[in-house]
Amino acid sequence: MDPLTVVVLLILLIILLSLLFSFEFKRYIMHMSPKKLLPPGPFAWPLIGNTVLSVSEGQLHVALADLAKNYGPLMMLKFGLVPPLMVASNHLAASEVLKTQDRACSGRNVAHSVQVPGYIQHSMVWADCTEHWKMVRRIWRTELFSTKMVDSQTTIREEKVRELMGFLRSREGEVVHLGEVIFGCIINVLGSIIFNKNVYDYDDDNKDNEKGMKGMIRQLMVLAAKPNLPDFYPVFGPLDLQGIRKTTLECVKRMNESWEGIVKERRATKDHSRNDFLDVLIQAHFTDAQIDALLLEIFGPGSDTSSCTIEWAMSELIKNTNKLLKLQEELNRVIGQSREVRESDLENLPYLHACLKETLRLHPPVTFLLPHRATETCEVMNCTIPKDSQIFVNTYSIHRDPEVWEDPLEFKPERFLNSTVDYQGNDFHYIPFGAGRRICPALNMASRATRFILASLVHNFEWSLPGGMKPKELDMGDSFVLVLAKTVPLSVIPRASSSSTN
Ligand code: HEM
Repeated sequence: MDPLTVVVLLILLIILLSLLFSFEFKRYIMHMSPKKLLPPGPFAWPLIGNTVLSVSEGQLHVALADLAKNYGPLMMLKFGLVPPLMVASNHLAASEVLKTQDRACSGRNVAHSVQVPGYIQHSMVWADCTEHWKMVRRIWRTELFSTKMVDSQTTIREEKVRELMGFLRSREGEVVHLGEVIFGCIINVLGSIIFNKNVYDYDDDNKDNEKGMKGMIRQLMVLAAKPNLPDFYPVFGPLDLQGIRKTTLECVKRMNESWEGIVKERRATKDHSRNDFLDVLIQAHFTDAQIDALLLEIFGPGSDTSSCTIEWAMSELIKNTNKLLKLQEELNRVIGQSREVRESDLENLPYLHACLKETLRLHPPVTFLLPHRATETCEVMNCTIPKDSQIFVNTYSIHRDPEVWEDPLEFKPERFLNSTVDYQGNDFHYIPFGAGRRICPALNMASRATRFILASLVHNFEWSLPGGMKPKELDMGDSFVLVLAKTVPLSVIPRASSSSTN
């Protein structure tokens, strides 16, 4: 045989082998046997899979929702050489993943960037549902966010919201980036619950740079959202070619250093009279590494989710002036003009609650939930989910499903008045906090804090847009960068309203 024929034959052999081992081939084989049907999905090329799909920056939620229109409520995609990604896009598929197969589908897919030594073995967010995960969830449930604990934190939230209102009054008539200062307020609430300290100073010129707590949390979020080669081709893991893991490691270290002194001092003085969360952890003999991981996982998932929800709610209300007037009317009726909102008012403000629910329906911040993983092969919607598949539950499609929601794209808080639909994880067409065993452990606190801040913003101020922009001109575009955020952050001008005291 001449050398050219050998080369051609070799190339043909390589192509044949890579096809044989490609997922398409496995999918084809599995389709032969009705018991082992894999979910449908776009054609996946050998080695690269569906990496060629065109997705505009920040628009993965829209691209997956569009694909689901062609391939159905449970579809399969393949990226690189890792197990496939399953996407559940309607309430039936969500109910099977999060209820029927909750146990098998509750593992976590751990991105390469978060596999930081010293952190990952103590993580709760990235752990499968192991004994360690159960122990930490129990601590969250009993010591942080039980109804009793959330009640006992009321004075903290009221004080931190007063500080935010004070800052906004000092900026009356000026342009404010609302999401940023709400973020500051939320991390101050968390800092006070954890170690009795503010971590954000509204007047500090360096508050937004990467040395401040807010800057560090943001940096971690941005790093976690970056597409990282080893997440598609694990063989490149040790090289860390994009440096994402190295930068994450540095950032985690800086975060730990920011509270290191506080932890050391508490351990040294043995004064646990403050009775905050740090005292509880020290008295329960948590090591420094365990405390670091826990605190990281309170500040990380707790800040952007809540601040971005309030930013969206304010944007929707400013855009839909009649809804804003209705909410102001409810607040004036229940609270009156002469005092501030109190947390105890929340139960008497059904329209406020409806506004929050409608915001979370249209703009669910944790759009795909945190990435689940099948810990064993299981069946969903009569299809096989192979062990180790990654699973996204696309709440963006589910919350906008025209088969379930009337006028799904409209902001209509009224749909939640006189309705039993709630976010506690029982209504699978409405799951902004997830459902099943991995449901958000801070749901009750987050629901209270977001409603309370929103009520205070609306009751204390009249809001206008800069440069004479009209409400209907407000940009409502969204981008998925770990949370579903506004593409153009909300800039507004506050003016103390007649109901605002001092
Ligand atoms: C509006 C605010 C919030 C929303 C919409 C939200 C939503 C969610 C969702 C959808 C999940 C993923 C569930 C799953 O993977 O199945 C989650 C998990 C989690 N959330 Fe929240 N969350 C919010 C606020 C918070 C806050 C304030 C904290 C902490 C202070 C927090 C801490 C966590 C943690 C630690 C997890 C991981 C739980 C686990 O893996 O077992 N969240 N959240």
